[in-house]
Amino acid sequence: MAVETDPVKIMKQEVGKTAASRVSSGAIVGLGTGSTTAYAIESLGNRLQSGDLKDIVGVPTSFQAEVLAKQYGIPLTTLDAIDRIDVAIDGADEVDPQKNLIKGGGAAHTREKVVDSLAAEFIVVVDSGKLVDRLGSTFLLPVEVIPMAVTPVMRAIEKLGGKPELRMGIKKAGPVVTDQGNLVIDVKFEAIDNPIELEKTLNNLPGVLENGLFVGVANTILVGEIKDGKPTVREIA
Ligand SMILES: O=C[C@H](O)[C@H](O)[C@H](O)COP(=O)(O)O
Repeated sequence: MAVETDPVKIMKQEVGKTAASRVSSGAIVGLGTGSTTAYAIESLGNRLQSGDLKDIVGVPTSFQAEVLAKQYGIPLTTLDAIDRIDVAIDGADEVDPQKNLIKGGGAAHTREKVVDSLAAEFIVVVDSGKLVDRLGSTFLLPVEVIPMAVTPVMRAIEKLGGKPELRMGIKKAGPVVTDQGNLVIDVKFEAIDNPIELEKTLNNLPGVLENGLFVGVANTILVGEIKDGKPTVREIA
């Protein structure tokens, strides 16, 4: 594992390693997406290689997770071939005190919600900067939409009081395209007072595939922190 010097990366690395240390041999593991989960996938690979862990199989939540799993020697499977997921490890963009989440900063929230919701235990890995009192206070809410429905969905979101913007690519001309070939609308809501209702309302708009609110899905939040200059991991169970 590379030696990190950036404090945020150190927190992500510690929390990723801690989550990976909780996986047992024989487990079917949901492999999340993003920079924090990438450390967990790397650590799972290291444990497999050292013989500390045996016979795990991963269910990737994105093309990124699939590529990383292959790079670190984690065998993969699909939801068609299994009847359970023992544990999923995934990041988040915001976590509120009720363990509700905003996800989708990497446009992977649709597959993530499928995999994370199926897991017997869903472990969220975040650095302390992701903890918020109220969802939507620091991060726009991602909504995956099929391309032909972008304009009506944006109008409908405005009627709900949101300010939508189409997510554009970086180092790619035009919009971000998801692993499913869809587009992402990022929405600023002044306040998300009732995440469970908003999650349902958005998903009821014709053309919306999934939004990034994860309500009541997370079991355990592992928070990477720096205390007295040292990285530590705090658990919110
Ligand atoms: O679509 C991406 C995912 O929901 C990520 O898990 C989330 O954006 C957190 O990513 P990171 O660990 O890179 O902050």
